Formats: sequence, structure tokens, C-alpha cells
Amino acid sequence: MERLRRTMMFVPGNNPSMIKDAGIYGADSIMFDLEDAVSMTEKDVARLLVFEALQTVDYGDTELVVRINDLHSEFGRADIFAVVKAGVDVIRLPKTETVEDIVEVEKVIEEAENFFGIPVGTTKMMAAIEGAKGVLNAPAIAVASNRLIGIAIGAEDYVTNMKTRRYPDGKELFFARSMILHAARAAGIAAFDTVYSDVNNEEGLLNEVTLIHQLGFDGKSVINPRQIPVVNSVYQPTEKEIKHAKDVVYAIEEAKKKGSGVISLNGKMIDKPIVERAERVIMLAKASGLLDEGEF
Ligand SMILES: CC(=O)SCCNC(=O)CCNC(=O)[C@H](O)C(C)(C)COP(=O)(O)OP(=O)(O)OC[C@H]1O[C@@H](n2cnc3c(N)ncnc32)[C@H](O)[C@@H]1OP(=O)(O)O
Ligand SMILES: O=C([O-])CC(=O)C(=O)O
Ligand SMILES: [Mg+2]
Repeated sequence: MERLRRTMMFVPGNNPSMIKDAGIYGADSIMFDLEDAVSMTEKDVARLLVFEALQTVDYGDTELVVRINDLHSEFGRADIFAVVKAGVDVIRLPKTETVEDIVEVEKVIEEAENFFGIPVGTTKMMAAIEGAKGVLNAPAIAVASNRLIGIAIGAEDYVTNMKTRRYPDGKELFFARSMILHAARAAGIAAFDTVYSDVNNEEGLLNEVTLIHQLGFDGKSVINPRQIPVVNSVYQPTEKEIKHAKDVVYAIEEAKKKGSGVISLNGKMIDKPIVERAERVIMLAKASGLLDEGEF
């Protein structure tokens, strides 16, 4: 089954106490940052800290992601070798603009996997798109590697590139969000929304999550543990949605038992997209603690 990724929490790679405790807040994925949260003078120490944490701290089942530095910087290659060696789940490329960006990073990942005797393909990738060029290339970027689990919008860099800023209604991001979502969906991978930087504005965050949830994003990056329950509250299905999802799944099981091809529920035909939506609601209900793991 598909992995749930409602929240991906950025953790600065140069902050030992945040790194150590990052697993206790319930983020679906933890994203250690070696890029923009880390100053030039701390790049090497951050890489070492993240390497140690990946190898020694128990984060349970939480997915572990590392945002590396651009491969063209002096740090990118060393970042990849360190995190591949440490067994990271996903490498996040920042500021992805072209298919070549993906291909070049994938080559180095493969080199590192071979070097450390790790089966080729183990390390997954995700690409953050943070400028006009990347947005226009999003459909090609999304299919550039089988390792890609998803693509994300990085709005802080994007609005800078577009010569605007972020506004509460998010109109300035509508085209980029739509492109990234369509590119991801067409490629069959996940789409992730960007950070909400005003950590003390819970209402503003709630409005933004409501919007991106409505558009169809799988989840969102967060920068502070306090943002996690806010995002989860929006992704939590309602009782009515859960009941309907359960009814759909029961109806399918009944139909299967009877060997019936056409399934109906309360006089309405149930087809594949309805089943898919019901399965996602059940997954979200379980993650929200509203349904027992064993119930379905
Ligand atoms: C544009 C971009 O590139 S965004 C991505 C890069 N940026 C980042 O990674 C920033 C990450 N976030 C942070 O550094 C911080 O949350 C800040 C600076 C935004 C706010 O810091 P604070 O005001 O100290 O946060 P707050 O008081 O809510 O912290 C509460 C607890 O959560 C911890 N915490 C806060 N943010 C994080 C985080 N991202 N990861 C792990 N733990 C965190 C704090 O260490 C603190 O722990 P403690 O109670 O044990 O001391
Ligand atoms: O990817 C993100 O959400 C954070 C980031 O780097 C940006 O917004 O530029
Ligand atoms: Mg950025």
C-alpha cells in the first residue's frame, strides 16, 4: 500500500538536539536539511551529524529524507555519498530545473550504492521545484527517474524567482501548484506542498492546508512540530466519509463473494475511482486513530 505522507518535517542538519528528538512529534517523514537551513561554514559538520543520526537514532517507521546541496556546489557529491552510506530512504534535490538535474544526481546515487555494496535502486529520490524553469519542466522532471517518489513545490524560492512574495490567499502559487500536481499525478507519484513559514500563525496555516488539501496534494512540508497536528486535522476524514468508505469496501467484498461484476451501493454504481478514494479515506482514518489497524 501507498505510504502516507501528510507531513514532512524539515530539521536543520546542524542542530543536534532537534535532530535527536525529531522522531517524537509524529511527522510522517523527517527531512534533515543540509541545504538552505545550514550556513556555508557548517555544511561539513551538518553532513556528519545527519550521517550519525541516520545510523544511530531510532526513528521507528518514520520515513527519513535528506535535502542535499546542489550537485554543482562543492557539497552535493559528498552529501550523496554520506547519506547513501547511512541508508537514507529518500534524497531530496533542491531547486530542480531540468531532467538533467535528476539524471546527474541519480548517476551519483548509483555510484555510491555500488561503492558501498547497496543494491542499486534502494535509495529513492524526490525533487523540489523552486523556480519558473522547473515548473515549466515539471512533467518531464516527474518521469525522469524510477526512483522518484514525488515532487514538491518550494514556494519561498519560487516567489523570489517570480519577483513576487507570498500572500495569504496563495494566488501567486496557483499555476505552479497546479503544474506540479498535474505532473505528479500524470507520472503516478506524490505531490507535496511547500512550507508555511509563519510558525505562530495557526489560522493562516490552516487556511493554506485547507486549500492544498482541496487541490489534491498528498501533504506538506512543515518547519515546526506545532504545525503537524494542524496539517493532520485537515487530512483527517470526517465520520461521514469514513462510514461511506467502509460501506464501499463492504459492498465490494459482498460483490466479490457473489461473483458479481457490477457493484452498487444505495442505488449508486461503485466504480474504480470510488474504491480508490475509499481506500485512501480508510488509510487516513487509521493514521488519524479513528479506525483500528486490524479493522480493514
Ligand atoms: C525556505 C526553506 O528552505 S525552509 C526549510 C529550512 N528551514 C528549517 O528547517 C527551519 C526549521 N525550524 C526551525 O528551526 C524552528 O522551528 C524555528 C526557528 C522556525 C522556530 O523555532 P522555535 O521558536 O525555537 O520553535 P519552538 O519554540 O516551537 O520549538 C519547540 C520545540 O520544538 C523543537 N523544534 C522546533 N522546530 C523543530 C524542527 N524543525 N525539527 C525538530 N524539532 C524542532 C525545538 O527544538 C523545541 O524543542 P524543546 O522544547 O525540546 O526545546
Ligand atoms: O521546499 C520548501 O518548501 C522550502 C524551500 O526551500 C522553499 O520554499 O524555497
Ligand atoms: Mg528553497
